[in-house]
Amino acid sequence: MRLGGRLAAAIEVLDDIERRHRPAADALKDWGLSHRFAGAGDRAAIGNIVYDALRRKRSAGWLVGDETSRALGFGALLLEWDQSAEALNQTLDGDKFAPEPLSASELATIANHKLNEAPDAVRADCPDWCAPLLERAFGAEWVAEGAALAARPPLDIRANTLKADRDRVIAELEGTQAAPTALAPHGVRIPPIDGSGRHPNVQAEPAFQKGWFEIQDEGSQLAAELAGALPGMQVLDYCAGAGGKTLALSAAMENRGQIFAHDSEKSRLAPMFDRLRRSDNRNVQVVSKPSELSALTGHMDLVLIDAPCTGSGTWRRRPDAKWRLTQRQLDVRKAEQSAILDTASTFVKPGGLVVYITCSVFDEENADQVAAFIERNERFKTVDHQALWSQHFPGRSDAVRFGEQGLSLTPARSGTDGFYFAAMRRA
Ligand SMILES: C[S@@+](CC[C@H](N)C(=O)[O-])C[C@H]1O[C@@H](n2cnc3c(N)ncnc32)[C@H](O)[C@@H]1O
Repeated sequence: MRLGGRLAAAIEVLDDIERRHRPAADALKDWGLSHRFAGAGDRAAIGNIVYDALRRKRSAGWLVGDETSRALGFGALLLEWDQSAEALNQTLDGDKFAPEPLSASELATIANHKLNEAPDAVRADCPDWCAPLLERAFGAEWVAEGAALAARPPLDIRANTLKADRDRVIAELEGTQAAPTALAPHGVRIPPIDGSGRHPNVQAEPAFQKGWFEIQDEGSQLAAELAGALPGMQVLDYCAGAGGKTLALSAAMENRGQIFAHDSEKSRLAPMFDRLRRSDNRNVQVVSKPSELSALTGHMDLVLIDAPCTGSGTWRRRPDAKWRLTQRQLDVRKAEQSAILDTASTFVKPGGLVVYITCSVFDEENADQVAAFIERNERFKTVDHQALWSQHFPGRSDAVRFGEQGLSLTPARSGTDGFYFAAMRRA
């Protein structure tokens, strides 16, 4: 397929997402199934246009002067694919599968619309109702932070130190531009792709099958690192999901001590069993029933709460979630977070730590939750996060933002997904 056909397909998929309120991944998969002639390169290019259009929905629409799928598709190519409007029209000329080229009035709008003159929420590529949330979290930097959350993400990997090390993983991934991450000690980064390219399918690598590495954003690796799990500790990973953090904690503990991995949704824990086997993590016990946790009350050195959240810190990877999010969903997550903090913290022993993590950038889910928890539970005090950070990453306070209760990582500041981290010690 030429660019015109790929753009037309992307517009069709964007329409499907909008009309049927579908996740982007599902709509793309369906398109692929009903257009089997399209090759892997075509699918990657169509996926890139769709995801670029969703990440940059406001600015793409503003640039072309409309909010239709067509405007978003064209806008994405103009913003992210280094194409001028005139060059794009020339490329589409004579391609019978291409959408109608940009009209004279669209070309005039594009020529008149300078993105640096667009309203703030357009430059931040966020829904209007989220603008005050970002402004509260980032002050004068909120537009730049929003824009960074709308950029293409890298592919990050954590070398599994139980089986390999970072240099061996990088050597295995030769030819992929894999390089050490800036902060995470076992992290490997493959930079964001350009244009119609796609990241390598690293899960097809023999080294992945052998358990040498896991896919994990650098921010998630840093949060696990800062939690400070040590060999011999008793740890409860209370919202373990598929085990991204569990596996990192287990490697840090060198398989010594015990991790209890719990999640209220049994089905979310299911993929963990395969991951544990492949990675040779032998100190993890999966505990799906809440009743089986009661014996742990007051005995844990560390309780990790990787809380359910809006995921606003991962908008680069799941841009459709940005437009589906509602105030009501945020309120539901907030209620869940405070209930989980109260319950999970009962498992910490005196002198132990509860670590609260979200992949959200909103204060409402982060510092506010921690402040309210500490007010309700006077036995807990936050640790000195500046000291904790410089103990792990000396001289790199430029890469983090410290708040009164904890610290946060963002694409703009840290080059990672958005994460919040707060550690509280029980007296
Ligand atoms: C951010 S995800 C966890 C991701 C996982 N820790 C990782 O690193 O891959 C949050 C998890 O919290 C779980 N959860 C939601 N409410 C919960 C509750 N009340 N108790 C325990 N887990 C809960 C969700 O099912 C979800 O799997």
